[in-house]
Amino acid sequence: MVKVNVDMASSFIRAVLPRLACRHLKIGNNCNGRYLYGCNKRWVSSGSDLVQVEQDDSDNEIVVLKMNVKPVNACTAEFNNAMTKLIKDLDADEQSKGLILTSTLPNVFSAGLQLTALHGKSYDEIKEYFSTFQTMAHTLFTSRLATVAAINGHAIAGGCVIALCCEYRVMAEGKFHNGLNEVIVGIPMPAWVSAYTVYALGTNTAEKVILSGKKHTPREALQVGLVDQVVPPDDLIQVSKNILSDLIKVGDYPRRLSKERLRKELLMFSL
Ligand SMILES: CCCCC/C=C\CCCC/C=C/C(=O)SCCNC(=O)CCNC(=O)[C@H](O)C(C)(C)COP(=O)(O)OP(=O)(O)OC[C@H]1O[C@@H](n2cnc3c(N)ncnc32)[C@H](O)[C@@H]1OP(=O)(O)O
Repeated sequence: MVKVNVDMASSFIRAVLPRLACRHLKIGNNCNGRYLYGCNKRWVSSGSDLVQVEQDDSDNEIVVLKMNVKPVNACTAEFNNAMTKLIKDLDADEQSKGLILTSTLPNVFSAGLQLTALHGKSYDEIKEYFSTFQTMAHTLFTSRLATVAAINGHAIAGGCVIALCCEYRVMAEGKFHNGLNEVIVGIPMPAWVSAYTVYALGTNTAEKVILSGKKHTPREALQVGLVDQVVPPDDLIQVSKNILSDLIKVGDYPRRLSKERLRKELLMFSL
C-alpha cells in the first residue's frame, strides 16, 4: 500500500490548488451551465444530458458514448456522475458487450478536470468534486465491458486518464496533444492515477510521462504507449469498432473474470 500524508494533501487542496488552477487557465470563475442530451437506449438514464449514447449494432452489443460538454469536455461533477451512472447501467445490461468512448467535439477528446470548479470552493466541495472524477474513472477502469477510447482530439490530464481507463486507445492524427500535465498545472499526481498509468505504460515510462508533464503529439503518444494506434481521423470510429469486435469475440465470462482479476488490485490506491 502507498502511504499518503493526508494532512499535506488536505492543506494543498485548501490553500494552493484553487489559485494554481485558475492561474493555469488565466480565468475567473466562469463555470458553464447545462448542455444537450442525446440518448436512445431505453435502459440508460443518467439524469443529466452531457453524454450522447448511440447503439452501434442491431444486437445492442456495442455502445458508443460521446462526451458532450462544450467547449472542451471539461469533467464537471455533473458529467462525472452521468458517466458513472451510464457505465453502471451498461454493466448491468447483459446484452451490452463493448463500449467506445469518444467526443462530439471536433478537436477535443477531453481537457480533464474542470479547473474552474476549483475556484472559490471550500475544501469539502473540492474533495467532493475530486471524488466524482475518481469514481467515474474507477467505474470505467473496472467495467465488465470491453472498452476502446477513440481519441479524436486533445486528451489532457484527466482526459488522458479517462482514455487510460480503457483497454485499447486509438488516436486520430492531427495537431492534438495527449499527456498527463498535472505536475505542470500544480497537482501532485494522485497515487491511483499513477497506478493506472503504470498499469498501461510500465513503471519506467509512466514515471517519465508523469514527471515531465509533457503533452505528446499522436506519434509521440504512440511511442510511449499512451495510445495503441494512430489512424487518420476519418478512420477512427471504424478502426475502434473493428478492435472492439475482436475484443468481444472472446468468451464473455473468462474475459470478464480475467479483466476483473487483472484490474482489481489497483483499486486499493486512493490519493
Ligand atoms: C492533492 C490532491 C489532489 C487529488 C486529485 C484527485 C483527483 C485528480 C484527478 C486526476 C488528475 C487530473 C487533473 C486534471 O485534469 S487538471 C486539468 C488540466 N487540463 C488542462 O491543462 C487543459 C487545459 N486546456 C487546454 O489545454 C486547451 O483548452 C485544450 C484542451 C487544448 C483546447 O484548446 P482550444 O481548443 O484552443 O480551446 P481553449 O484553450 O481556447 O479553451 C476553450 C475554453 O475552455 C476553457 N477550458 C479549457 N480547459 C479547461 C478546463 N480543464 N477546465 C475548465 N475550462 C477549461 C478555456 O478557459 C476556454 O474558456 P473561455 O472560452 O471562457 O476563455
